[in-house]
Order: sequence, then structure tokens, then C-alpha cells
Amino acid sequence: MSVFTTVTAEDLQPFLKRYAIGQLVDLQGIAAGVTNTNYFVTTSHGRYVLTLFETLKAEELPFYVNLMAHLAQHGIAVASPIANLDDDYIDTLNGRPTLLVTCMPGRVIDTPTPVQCAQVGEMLAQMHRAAAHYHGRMANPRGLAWWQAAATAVYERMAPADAALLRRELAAQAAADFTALPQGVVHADLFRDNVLMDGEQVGGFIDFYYACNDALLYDVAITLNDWCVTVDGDIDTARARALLVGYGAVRPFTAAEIAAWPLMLRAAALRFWTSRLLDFHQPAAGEMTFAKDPGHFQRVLSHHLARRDFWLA
Ligand SMILES: Nc1ncnc2c1ncn2[C@@H]1O[C@H](COP(=O)(O)OP(=O)(O)O)[C@@H](O)[C@H]1O
Ligand SMILES: N[C@@H](CCOP(=O)(O)O)C(=O)O
Repeated sequence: MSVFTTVTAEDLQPFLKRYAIGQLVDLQGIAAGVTNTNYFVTTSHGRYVLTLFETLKAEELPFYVNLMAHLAQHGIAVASPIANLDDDYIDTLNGRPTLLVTCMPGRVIDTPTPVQCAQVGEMLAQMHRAAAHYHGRMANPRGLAWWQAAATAVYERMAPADAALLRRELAAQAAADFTALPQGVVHADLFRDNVLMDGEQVGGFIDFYYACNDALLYDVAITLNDWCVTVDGDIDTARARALLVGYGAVRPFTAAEIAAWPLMLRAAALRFWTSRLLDFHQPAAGEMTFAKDPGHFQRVLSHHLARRDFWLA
């Protein structure tokens, strides 16, 4: 359940007077999601999603919110932020910073088809192109230094063989240099639960709160590691090829990216192995989420380490 801060119709009516989106018709809490409070808000003008940020502060939001506005202006399937009458996207309700966005069509899917993977790959490449001239900058908050710190916090709770694998992979990634690859703004968490699919089309990318500047190929690897792997963590070839063909048709991969691909797939798996290990062994105080299985991304990584054929383009 992701309504952490309750909002009533009485709370919302004065808030909506600061916007030009009509009268409140309906208000429904959204059960999905794990970090923020989300409501569907229906007004006489249409349907919107209201987010109350539970951890991010108002001053931390402009990079993400302006990025969403920039991408929406360029025709990317992302929710479009709605400005209030003071021309601000970020407002306040019940003690939380808020954002109102347009409601996107579609739903989260568990088992994508190759056609859907191709559409996600295509939209991801278009998003990378559209973000190329976005002026905001954000260092990756979940980069190598963070993986190393997370690993240090959990090594002693891990089985020795698993800890040894983690140490070896961190050493391999510390020796890697991805800075010469094409860089830009990446979503950095484009899992299935952060994409609404409207049939075979992308209805919308959501949850941009890990977006940052990094190698574009890192985003492709993160996306593929979730959309195109089997339950045992191996790559599903049909889905993976579809996603990569969809992406590469819009932004062809460079020779340097093709060379970096095996290590990048491992980096993307390591990112979520370490964050899930930390959530599992050291859940944050008061956190209301169920820890996701770290073992899944360990298996994804192990499959990548064992693989000999890496097809990118
Ligand atoms: N713009 C939107 N249009 C339609 N549904 C949305 C939109 N934004 C969020 N949702 C719905 O809210 C759910 C939770 O959103 P999400 O951003 O994942 O929350 P959290 O930040 O808590 O993880 C999504 O699974 C989706 O069903
Ligand atoms: N998609 C990730 C979750 C990302 O959020 P985090 O705050 O738990 O790092 C996953 O499935 O692990």
C-alpha cells in the first residue's frame, strides 16, 4: 500500500484552487508503488496523478520534474507536470512536497512480449536523444562508490562464496572505464514496474527519481536485465534482441559500446544486487517495503559471467 500520507477531498479542494484544472470529481489512493504517496485525481478537466514525496525534499525535485517536462515537450511518453498558478510544478500539501502530472494510459505488465520489448527499447532511445539538450545535471547517486559502501556493509552477513563473487565483481568494475562511451541523462531504474504499457505501445515511463547523468548504455543494460531475463536470471534471447533492435534503430550502438556491453550488463546487475543486499540485510528504519530478492540479481550476474556470446547489434 503506498498511501503513506492521507489526503481527503477537503484537503484537496483548496490545493486545486491554486491550479487551473477544474473542480474535483474523484480522489482515489493508488496501491502500487513503494516510495511515495500517489493518488488518482479526477477533475472536471481530466485525470491526473498527485504525488506526495515522502523522502525527497522540495529543493531536490527540480532536476527530475524539469526533466519530465522537457521529455514530455519532446513527445516522449512520460507524464507531463502541471504548473500551478504561480508557475511552479512543485507545491505543498499536508506537509509534503507535491507534483501533479497527467495520467498516462496503460498498466504495468509482468510478462512482456518481444514486440513490447522492442517498443520499450525504441522509446528509451528516443528518450536518450530528447534528453541530450537537457541542461540539468545529476551525478549518479548509485554508482561504483555506493556499490562498494553497500557491499562493505553486508559482506559479513553473506555466505563466503557469495561475498567472494561480490568482491571479484566490484574489483572488475572498479577497473572498468565507461567514461568514453556516449553519455547523457539516464532513467537508471526502467524496470517493468516503471513503465505503463498500453497494449503493444508504451503508455508512459514513470518514476524518474533515480535519473542522472551516466553512460547511455548503462540504461540499456538496466532495462534489458529486467525486461528480458527469465525467472532464473538468464537472458531471454527473443526479448533481448527485440529490445536492442528497437533501441539501435533509433540510436545505433557505437563500436566502443559493443566492446563494453558484456561488462556493462554485469555493472547493471551489480547495481541492483548491492541495493537489494543492503535492503535485505539493513532495511532502513521505518521503511514500509518488502525487501526484493537479492539472489535474483546475483543469478543475473552469474549468467552474464558464464555467457560467451554477447549480441548487441
Ligand atoms: N502518470 C501516471 N499515470 C498513470 N498511472 C500512474 C502515473 N504515475 C504513477 N502511476 C501509478 O502509480 C503507481 C505507483 O507509481 P510509482 O511512481 O511507481 O510510485 P513510487 O514512487 O511510490 O514507487 C504506478 O504503478 C502506476 O500504477
Ligand atoms: N527497481 C529496483 C528498486 C529500485 O529502488 P531502490 O530504492 O530499492 O534501489 C529493484 O527492483 O531492485
